[in-house]
Amino acid sequence: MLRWLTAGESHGPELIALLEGLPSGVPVSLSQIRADLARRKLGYGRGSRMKFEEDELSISSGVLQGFSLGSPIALRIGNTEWPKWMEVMSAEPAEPTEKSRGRGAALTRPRPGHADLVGMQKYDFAEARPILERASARETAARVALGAVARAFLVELNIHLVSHTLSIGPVTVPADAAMPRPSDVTALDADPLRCFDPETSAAMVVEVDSAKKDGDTLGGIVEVLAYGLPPGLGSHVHWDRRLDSQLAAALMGIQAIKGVEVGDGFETTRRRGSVAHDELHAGTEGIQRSSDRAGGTEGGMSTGTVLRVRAGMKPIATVPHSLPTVDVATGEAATAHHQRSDVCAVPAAGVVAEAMVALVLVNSILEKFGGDSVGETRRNLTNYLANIPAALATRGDRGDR
Ligand SMILES: Cc1cc2nc3c(=O)[nH]c(=O)nc-3n(C[C@H](O)[C@H](O)[C@H](O)COP(=O)(O)O)c2cc1C
Ligand SMILES: C=C(O[C@@H]1CC(C(=O)O)=C[C@@H](OP(=O)(O)O)[C@H]1O)C(=O)O
Repeated sequence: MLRWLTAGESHGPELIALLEGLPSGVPVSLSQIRADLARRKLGYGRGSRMKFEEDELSISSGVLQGFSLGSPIALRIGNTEWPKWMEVMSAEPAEPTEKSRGRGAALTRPRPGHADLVGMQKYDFAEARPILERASARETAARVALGAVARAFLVELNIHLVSHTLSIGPVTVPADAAMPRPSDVTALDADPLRCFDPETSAAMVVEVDSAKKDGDTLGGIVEVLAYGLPPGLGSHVHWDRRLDSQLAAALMGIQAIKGVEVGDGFETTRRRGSVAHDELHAGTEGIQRSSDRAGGTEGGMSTGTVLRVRAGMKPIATVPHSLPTVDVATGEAATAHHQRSDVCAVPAAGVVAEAMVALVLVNSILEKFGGDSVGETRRNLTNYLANIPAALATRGDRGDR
């Protein structure tokens, strides 16, 4: 079983991420995690903080000479903005200084759509700072760091993930557009919206510019693809063992994600049964599916075809053209607090979604194949595949061209 936890506040000294249960022998490097942290900052429409804040990554435990030990992996991501926040975010009671007084002013005008108001009710705070600090998606940097380690394990098993943007607000990739493959990741990361369709990407840039000009924000949809999965991850036998339910929970657990689809998802509900499923045909290399509408799971188990999951993100709640709210200090009508914000963080959410999918898949693989070293897991996986009777064997898609 793989377990993971993150800690840290948005303007605190650092984020901490812990990963327990990863086998030994997985190549783990600072540069590979840093590369994923940099990908998370990408995306047209991100706010100014992405430009000046650095992710100061270090590995505190669980990795020796570039390989995992099998012991807990502890990662630290320092916030370079910390010196500006030292007094406001001090763990010890600290007197406000002239400099920190403005920055630490009570936030009593909760933002509709953010965690501010209900968090204050629940945790008994008179202002929003103690809530927004942890509700902030700054925390997703820690998840992406963990996801980078999880992905390194998947690569050792020849499993490759790809994430991309399907829509920004109303601008959507056409239904018949090509699906990106692992070799397309570099091109995707170079696109301003991490969109695989150049024409749609250009229209998305226009949409972001328009929202920004109007003092508004945008959401959208991202998709994560996993190539090279074996059939049989997850299980039909109990709701919480289903791979699709675990993926849905992991994606819903990302800040601002409001919907998840597996495969064609809601579109499938509008089809008749005769054209909704993936027919099985006898092929030269085993049973083949005629299509991949299901998105790589049937009965809560991976089918061995490409896994395809989508996550829908609501528009950023900190709307520059501030929304009406109530000042909880006075009870008077007010506009929500706003200093700066992303106009659109959908491309970044795609990278976070990829990390969450990686963590779920590693957990499912370890549940099915076990292994204290990556070599042992690989042997168990190979043995399982070799022992599927020829009459039941299917052909997967490893994403090779
Ligand atoms: C990568 C990423 C960046 C985000 N950036 C912002 C932001 O700049 N401002 C903001 O108000 N919300 C931002 N959010 C969304 C908030 O974190 C989210 O709206 C808040 O937690 C409430 O959403 P919830 O109801 O889904 O929890 C971002 C989310 C993600 C995933
Ligand atoms: C810091 C990150 O995202 C932040 C997520 C976020 C929110 O409310 O979720 C609000 C913004 O922070 P601030 O209010 O300080 O400008 C984003 O910049 C990050 O992704 O690294």
